[in-house]
Amino acid sequence: MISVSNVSKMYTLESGDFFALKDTTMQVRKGEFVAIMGPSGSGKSTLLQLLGGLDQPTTGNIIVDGIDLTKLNEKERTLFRRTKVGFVFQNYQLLPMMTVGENIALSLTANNTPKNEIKTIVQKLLSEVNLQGKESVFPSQLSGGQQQRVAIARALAMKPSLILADEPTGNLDQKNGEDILKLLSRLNKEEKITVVMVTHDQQAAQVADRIIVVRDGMIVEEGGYRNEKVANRMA
Ligand SMILES: Nc1ncnc2c1ncn2[C@@H]1O[C@H](COP(=O)(O)OP(=O)(O)OP(=O)(O)O)[C@@H](O)[C@H]1O
Repeated sequence: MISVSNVSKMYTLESGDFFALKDTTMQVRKGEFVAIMGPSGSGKSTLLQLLGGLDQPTTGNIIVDGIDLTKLNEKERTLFRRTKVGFVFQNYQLLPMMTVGENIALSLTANNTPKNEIKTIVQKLLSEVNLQGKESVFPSQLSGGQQQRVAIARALAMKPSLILADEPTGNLDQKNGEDILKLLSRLNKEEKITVVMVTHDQQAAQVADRIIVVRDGMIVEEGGYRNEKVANRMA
């Protein structure tokens, strides 16, 4: 599903060149749920952004669902992001001036899906995330947990084969965080969507099949949660 080969990401700073990722190689199998952990600033979000085509690596190759992201032009990358990947962020990133229904429909509208079809899809997605009847309210009228469920519904609109989630439970209390993890887990198990999730939370990482630990721009450990060595290095 995902193949990252010798990927580096360099930023040019006043103080000199800085490598946020250094010669990173990793694979994610189709249908897998992978958690990416590691200290603040280690390169986790950078890696996720590269996987989703939000940014480009300085060197190396990234293949997602058979598509070499490093070979795409700007327009093709936009299409890739819209159709292949569902993004979920810590701060939900819903558009405040749009209703819940309009937020969920964003990529469908951009893809010229007929209006009546959009309506049906939005209803189905709202019921999938247990927010029936909330179509016409604005994000600010919802709780954080509900907003994150809207964000997940939006991520699912184009039936992506991959969900990339960056600290999806980071702004939520225990109960709401657990609900989001259950939802992601169900989408992974039942709808076979591959999930890659950055998290600081050891409990959140337990829903994953495998944990990748990043430190100083390098992958230092890979393994299942029950791999004690990995579990001890996740903080
Ligand atoms: N656009 C940028 N320009 C310069 N440096 C950047 C840029 N984006 C990220 N960095 C640097 O790259 C490093 C990795 O950042 P990244 O956001 O990937 O870390 P992270 O592991 O996700 O951290 P956190 O857990 O705090 O979100 C950091 O040192 C950061 O300051």
